Amino acid sequence: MAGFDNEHQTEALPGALPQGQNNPQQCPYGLYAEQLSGTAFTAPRAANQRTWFYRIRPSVCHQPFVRLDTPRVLRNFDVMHANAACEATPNQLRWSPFEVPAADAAPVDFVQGLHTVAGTGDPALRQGLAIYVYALNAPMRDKAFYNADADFLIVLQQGRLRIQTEMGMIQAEPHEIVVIPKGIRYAVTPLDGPSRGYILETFSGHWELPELGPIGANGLAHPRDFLYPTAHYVDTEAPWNVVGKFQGQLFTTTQHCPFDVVAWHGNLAPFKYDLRRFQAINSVSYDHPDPSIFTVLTVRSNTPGTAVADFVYFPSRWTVADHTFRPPWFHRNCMTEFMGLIAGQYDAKAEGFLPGGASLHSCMTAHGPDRATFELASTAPLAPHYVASAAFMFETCYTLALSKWALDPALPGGRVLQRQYYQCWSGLERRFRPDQR
Ligand SMILES: O=C(O)Cc1cc(O)ccc1O
Ligand SMILES: [Fe+2]
Repeated sequence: MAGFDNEHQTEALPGALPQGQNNPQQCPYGLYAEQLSGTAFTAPRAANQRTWFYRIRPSVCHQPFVRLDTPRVLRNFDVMHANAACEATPNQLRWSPFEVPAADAAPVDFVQGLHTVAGTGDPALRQGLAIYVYALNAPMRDKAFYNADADFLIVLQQGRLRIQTEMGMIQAEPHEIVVIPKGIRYAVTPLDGPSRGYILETFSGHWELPELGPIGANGLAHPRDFLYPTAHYVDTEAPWNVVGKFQGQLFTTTQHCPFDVVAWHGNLAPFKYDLRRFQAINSVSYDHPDPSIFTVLTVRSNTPGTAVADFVYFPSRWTVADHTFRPPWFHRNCMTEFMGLIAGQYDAKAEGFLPGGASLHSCMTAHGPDRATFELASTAPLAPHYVASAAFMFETCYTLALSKWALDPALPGGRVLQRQYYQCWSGLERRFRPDQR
């Protein structure tokens, strides 16, 4: 079903969705009604999110949760504590492609394959965010996951995923993103073997389309390109594990299969978006505009115009600006910029920023075009040029702490930190000629 934030309704059996009311005394087919609230009951109507499920058994039927040991998922982002699992660094950071377990290696599923890269704040206080990479080679077997802390925005980089959710099936491929709001249960199956991607977890708010201002009524990501699943249920008595993320920790329980929703209606649901549908707006005259022109989705903070997180996509596009240094400029930002590459090349980096890798330029950390890019772009003929790119940025008003896993090249699976990254700028020579304008 299409349409960002629409009121969707869907049933897998005819008449399963009650008409005219949410909780009839007896639901059709002997189903149970259950509401999932994604915002406070009294949130303003424009922001209010909830969905009504009609399911074989209510979610409340489950064994007590037991805590799981999860060394790769950080519980907090404290950098001051003596045994802190995080570190602060103002250095420019870049990672080569994150390791993916081989097809014939020990099975690693989506939950086991989550690695915290960076984060800040506290999910209990609903402030902050976390960035993960996932790297997996196996399906979740009779196991579902939900996150009580935050929404997940998943950027697929390698391998298609089938995501079975309470609302139905989502199949997604690289160049697509999937957003799974807080609380919704889902199971991830890789369709092409070993798979990798990035996740942004936002402890506050929900993702919204950005304002368009003078761009007008159309442009950037179009609401109708956001796709939602239709009801799809499994009728089985087999026991399932449900793993929940709660206050930064993982817990597991046993219960009936959570994918027993025969019908649902509401505006709180997972969705996917194909980034190749993004309509880029850019300079057709001169100068390189701010990258906010590429915002796909945003989570607002309480400060107007300042995002908790923007998801920014740098698409394939023509660059045509006249008498202009066309790549991104040298920059220091009060916001923090985490970038990843889905495919192709990024126009600020001639080498070293690779698909499946990442970079982090924190608050006020200087960054910009590397030496090779600067030299090339300073003298390149300014004919229209096609940039084949699929890069993205998680941009946040927060300053992030780095997990030890992300910073320590000696840790298993962590051999990707590029210790020499800073040298990509060290050859930028003095060009100052006071006698020559
Ligand atoms: O590469 C980056 O750091 C992101 C970025 C892109 C851009 O087009 C302008 C500024 C900017 O920080
Ligand atoms: Fe930047």
